[in-house]
Amino acid sequence: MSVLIYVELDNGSIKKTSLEAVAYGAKVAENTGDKAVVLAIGQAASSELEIAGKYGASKVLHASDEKLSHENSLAYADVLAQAAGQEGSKIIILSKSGLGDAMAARAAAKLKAGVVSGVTALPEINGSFKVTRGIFTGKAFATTEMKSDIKILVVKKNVIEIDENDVASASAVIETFSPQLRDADFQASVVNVEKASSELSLTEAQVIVSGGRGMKGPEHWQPLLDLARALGAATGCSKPVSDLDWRPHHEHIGQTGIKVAPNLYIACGISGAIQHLAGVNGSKCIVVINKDPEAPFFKAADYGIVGDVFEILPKLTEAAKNM
Ligand SMILES: Cc1cc2nc3c(=O)[nH]c(=O)nc-3n(C[C@H](O)[C@H](O)[C@H](O)COP(=O)(O)OP(=O)(O)OC[C@H]3O[C@@H](n4cnc5c(N)ncnc54)[C@H](O)[C@@H]3O)c2cc1C
Repeated sequence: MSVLIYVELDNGSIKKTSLEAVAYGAKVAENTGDKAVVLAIGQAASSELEIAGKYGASKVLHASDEKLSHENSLAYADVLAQAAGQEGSKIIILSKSGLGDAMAARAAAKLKAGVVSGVTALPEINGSFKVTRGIFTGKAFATTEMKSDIKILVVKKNVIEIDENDVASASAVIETFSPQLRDADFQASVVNVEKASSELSLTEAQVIVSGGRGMKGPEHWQPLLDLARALGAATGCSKPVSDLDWRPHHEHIGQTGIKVAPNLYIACGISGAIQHLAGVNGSKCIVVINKDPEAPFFKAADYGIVGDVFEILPKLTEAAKNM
């Protein structure tokens, strides 16, 4: 039997969050004595898919039918269910995203499986099968016992530590997977995708530099952009900043915006309201720059700098350039 892991592709490469899901699935497979098998849907070169082997997968099933080129949660869930059937998979892993959640729910209905989303740790498997997930936008955890025969876990980012130096040199075997495609799944389908920007994607970024109302206005954003460029970081912002059109809406982070989980989140002139924190509490390290020592964000920070962003940012940029 195998633990089946679905990986999302971005321009033919496996997304970083999905590689984490592969590493997570491989650990689960190690604990259950199964193989870790990956499912990739869409166009990708074999050399890109083989990388899954470094993260513990022994095989990649590749469904590359032209009709599957654009994301389609109905068809993808169908393909996932068929792959699980072929592999006899009792545990299915996806990484948390809009697509991951949509596929998990649909595949669960098809397979009569139990599904838990927002998983934050490896499952406890000893007689029973228990998973921990974040609830109340990550402010608390719940432990859920899964009793269904087939279990689907949707795993949050940064749940598993991947040290790029530690990844094995193994590569996975690629197998073509040709599922039955149902016309009903393609009654509404994406024909073209235009990205909102060519910049780094916030959900995939390792480093994010983010600004709030403390940045004073769009004309003062350059010091933040300079630091982002020096660090190879994506840029984000608080809700009022995008509401005021200081920055584009796709940069809005928080409960009502994008939820991010970079290795490093640098908050510049953001107060740290609970709705903003809900979008960043998966970050590994949070650095806060704020002139008010009482700003709530400092309570959630790993490192805090009390000071004026316009004095601190150029210094950080200079230091980053000299790294
Ligand atoms: C239903 C609901 C949903 C929401 N969803 C979101 C969401 O998804 N994301 C989100 O961000 N917000 C959200 N909000 C808004 C949220 O409550 C806060 O109002 C918002 O996050 C505050 O944004 P801010 O920190 O940029 O601005 P402010 O609260 O105005 O804070 C600005 C900060 O900058 C500091 N500052 C000022 N000048 C400087 C300087 N020169 N140097 C250093 N620091 C300086 C100040 O001390 C202050 O802490 C939501 C609110 C509601 C009611």
